[in-house]
Amino acid sequence: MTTILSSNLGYPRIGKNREWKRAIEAYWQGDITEKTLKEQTQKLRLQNLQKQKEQGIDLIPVGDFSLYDHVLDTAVSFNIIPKRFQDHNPAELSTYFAIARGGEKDAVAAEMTKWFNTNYHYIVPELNDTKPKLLENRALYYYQEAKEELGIDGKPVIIGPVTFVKLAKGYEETELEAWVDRLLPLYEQILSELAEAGASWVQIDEPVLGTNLSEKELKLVEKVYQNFDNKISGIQLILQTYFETVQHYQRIIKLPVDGFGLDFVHGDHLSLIQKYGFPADKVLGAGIINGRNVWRANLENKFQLLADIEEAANPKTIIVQGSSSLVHVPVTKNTEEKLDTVVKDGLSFADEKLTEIKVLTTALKEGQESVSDAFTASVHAIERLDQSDYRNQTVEATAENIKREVPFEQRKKRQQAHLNLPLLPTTTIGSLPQTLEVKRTRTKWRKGELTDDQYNQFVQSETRKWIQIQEDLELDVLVHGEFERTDMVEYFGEKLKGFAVTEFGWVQSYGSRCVKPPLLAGNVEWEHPITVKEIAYAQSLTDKPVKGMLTGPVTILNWSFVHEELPRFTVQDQIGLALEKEVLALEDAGVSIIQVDEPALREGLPLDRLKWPAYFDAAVRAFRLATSTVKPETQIHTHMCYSEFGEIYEAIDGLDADVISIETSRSHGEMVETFEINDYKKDIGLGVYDIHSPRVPSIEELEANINRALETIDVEQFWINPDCGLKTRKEPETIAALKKMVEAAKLTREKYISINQK
Ligand SMILES: CN1c2c(nc(N)[nH]c2=O)NC[C@@H]1CNc1ccc(C(=O)N[C@@H](CCC(=O)N[C@@H](CCC(=O)N[C@@H](CCC(=O)O)C(=O)O)C(=O)O)C(=O)O)cc1
Ligand SMILES: N[C@@H](CCS)C(=O)O
Ligand SMILES: [Zn+2]
Repeated sequence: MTTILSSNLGYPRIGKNREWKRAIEAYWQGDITEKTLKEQTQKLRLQNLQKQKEQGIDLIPVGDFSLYDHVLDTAVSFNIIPKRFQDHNPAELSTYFAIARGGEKDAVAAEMTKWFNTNYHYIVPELNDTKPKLLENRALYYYQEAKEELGIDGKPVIIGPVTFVKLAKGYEETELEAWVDRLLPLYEQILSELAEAGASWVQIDEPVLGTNLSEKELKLVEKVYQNFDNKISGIQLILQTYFETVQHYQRIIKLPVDGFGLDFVHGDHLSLIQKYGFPADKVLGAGIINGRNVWRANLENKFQLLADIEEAANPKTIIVQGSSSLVHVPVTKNTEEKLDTVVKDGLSFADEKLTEIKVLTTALKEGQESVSDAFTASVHAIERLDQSDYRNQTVEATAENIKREVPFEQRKKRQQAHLNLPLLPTTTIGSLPQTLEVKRTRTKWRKGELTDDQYNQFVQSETRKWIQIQEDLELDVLVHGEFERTDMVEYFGEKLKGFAVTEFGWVQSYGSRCVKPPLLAGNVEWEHPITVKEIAYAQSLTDKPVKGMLTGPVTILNWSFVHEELPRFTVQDQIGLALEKEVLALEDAGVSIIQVDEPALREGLPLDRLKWPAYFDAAVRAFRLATSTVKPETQIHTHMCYSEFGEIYEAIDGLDADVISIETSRSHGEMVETFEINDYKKDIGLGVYDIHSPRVPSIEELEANINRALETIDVEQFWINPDCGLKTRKEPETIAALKKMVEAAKLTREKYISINQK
């Protein structure tokens, strides 16, 4: 007889009112002490555990909590501290935060990048020059805390050694095994201490198993888990994967662990089980509730899927669980009071997902009839949404591939004749500091304490102030500052038909920063101009060009919660077509530079490379739908951040944007090579300083970054800009940094002009 259990793989850290963020930021500001920070965050952590206990979840995760990022936690607990912080005490919280956010003098923050194909960012461990040792057994600490404080026999969650080293940098590919070997004794110690403390289960996350591992890497995985099997006893080790189908299923299920957690939402594991079976003596973690999306599950379909899985696998234990950690979804929909009921009824955030898991577990144990009301309610909610206005069938669904009529070389000349920009033009990426005043004013307006007119006047006054600042700084291409936007995707979700937005649907994006992804419930339509008023106002204040600023279709799609019944590429085309209307409206209003941001293009790439061509085709098509029908004189910019550009080079070229600005500074010039190798011809701005850190860069540092890029990229092609938008920065540091950037640009410009004159 199969044992049936329920489990959760990870719970959101931030709290339903973002208490976590507020505590951490208050500590950074010096408003609360470390002791208070720890007390406040412990309270939240325990509340989260208690909630899961009350929901009746059998295997409650512990150690999924973090004060910034769980990859950084793992690195620091292994004494993997970047060289520039090695004179700091690794046990101190200030060291931990300095690695994440930048320290004093030259201690630049560690690189931050995407956690697989999600909008969660992790801090990249730097292995070089480190001597790993176990400074702290975090998993044990959190296990004991849950046991002592709440009587919860938690399931510690740790990042597996192969995933950890693969996500790190600072070593050659040939050293992967040596690094894993170096860490194995530390893992053994963590696991033995957990076993000794009485932990029954441990979840060891190896999401890299969903990527295309080489034969050598696979052998390494086999060696690692064989090693744990030889050395560790007394705990049940569940090897957990997510976000994609396990690539070498037949070999993976032979690993000597106690169970496998598989993603049945983003991976086709049922077919694999039906084809190759599942080991009878193992536990199967069936990830069937989507941990990456907020739409309510059709419980009848999920139950059928579970029944099919159980029948095909016939495991000794089946665990009903989410497809991944719930850190990617907001806490609860209960606090949403303004949502259309048909949408609200169709939603399921983290707490509601735990209920779905519990209902399905009960159904499996006691039969579907025991929970028939919950099943029927879920099916009806989905039907109601399907029949609603959101699914207006008259919206144009797909479109032909299109491209700009005039080739880049000619466009460049025509644009330059019109724009008359200097060599090495300077610009910024779009957003300017969202001060407390900006956020508070918006919140007041949302609460009805300010009229639309008062709010608009405030936004205009910020724009006015910053147009003047940009002119004083002598930047060449100005921006309006995005003061009217909470977020680059949420804002378009508020304005385009087909979307709904939440009041409290926050999700952690990086560190204490959160985003509120809009809900994409149906077909997307453009109803009226979205950005024209603000951009045209900014342009009316200056003779310099002001860039129109839009978020691209791929990014809007990737950073929204798209209903699973909608065909993603079709909706992406619809967004492209809607944005085309906005682009043309801007052009009509006299805007001659339009930036269409695509920071999520790289992140959205499927983990399985075989799926890349279809993804690229669709991404390029949607971007071109939005941008190809402008006049040749109109300059199209795009911007990307957090990307490994080598991998997406062809798509970048395919977008055919006249100018691309990309993030490069945290990766210290590694990205420049991509454009060198590929002999990229269009204009490009490689970010010359890191905007995620409050540090103001020195002129020398900026010049070094510019010169490094100019070794590779023609000076006629190069733009000078920061890495990304400046909304998270404070005003004085922003002005100081931009001043240095413009000075560095001028110095470089003079150098090139004098060389040319000789
Ligand atoms: C480029 N990036 C983006 C990603 N994803 C997106 N969807 N958007 C992006 O821009 N992914 C990759 C990167 C990640 N980058 C960031 C950068 C910055 C943030 C961020 O700053 N988030 C804010 C949330 C901002 C927001 O919407 N705030 C509300 C304010 C509501 C409020 O709390 N009001 C308070 C006063 C202000 C306060 O106390 O803070 C009140 O009235 O009491 C708004 O502006 O209306 C964050 O703070 O986390 C995220 C991702
Ligand atoms: N225009 C946006 C892009 C962020 S990726 C900004 O400046 O915030
Ligand atoms: Zn960016």
